Amino acid sequence: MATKAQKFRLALVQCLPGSNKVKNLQRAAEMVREAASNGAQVVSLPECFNSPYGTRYFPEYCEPVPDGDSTRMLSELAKETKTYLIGGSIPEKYQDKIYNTCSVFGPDGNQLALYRKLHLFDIDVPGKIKFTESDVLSPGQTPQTFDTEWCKFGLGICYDARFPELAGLYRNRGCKVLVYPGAFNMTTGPAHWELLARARSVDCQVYTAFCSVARDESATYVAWGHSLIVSPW
Ligand SMILES: O=C(O)CCC(=O)C(=O)O
Repeated sequence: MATKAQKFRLALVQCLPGSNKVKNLQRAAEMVREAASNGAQVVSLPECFNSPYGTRYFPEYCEPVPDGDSTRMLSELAKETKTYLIGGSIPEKYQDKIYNTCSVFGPDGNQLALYRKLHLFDIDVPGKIKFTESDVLSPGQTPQTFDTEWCKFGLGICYDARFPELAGLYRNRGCKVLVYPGAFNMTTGPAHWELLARARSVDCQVYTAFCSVARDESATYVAWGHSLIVSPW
């Protein structure tokens, strides 16, 4: 940031969600507490931090927001740790649809934003990876920002990072930091993960944070990991 008064510490929690939702929430909470005790004032969790990543899991793990266990935990945790907590994403049940949803809480525990992934991850790289989020998920409709005492933040989820138009819209709205909870894979991760974060930063002259889940070689979807924060330079 340009002046000292604007400096703050952002932590990315690269946790490893498994099949036990209660354990996933406990582990995420422990890591957020650890980040806060190391001075983080803004903390992000990764995409699908409460469930394994995959279309077969979304209907089982989805919850209402903000009235489900995962979102309640986020609100209480933000208040306890006095952080801005970017709740990665969870599969959200809303009416008869499921969304990939990020909710953000302020240090007082109040909800500041609810963002539903705009661009669903539908991909077919022959012989490598086929994934169709739209089989199960519905796309969101609205970009979302939130304000802190330091600057405005813009939100995207994973595949959204491939769309410079969304980042440019946030830049035009005055965002200085873009946060993308994510879970790239072993095919597109090495090819594009770092490239996209650096591209969005240089395009828009913003800080870009990509927060991934950790890699589990035995999972049905093996994540790339490599959470990173990139400066405008
Ligand atoms: O864009 C990619 O290569 C990966 C995207 C992804 O995993 C997601 O949107 O969840």
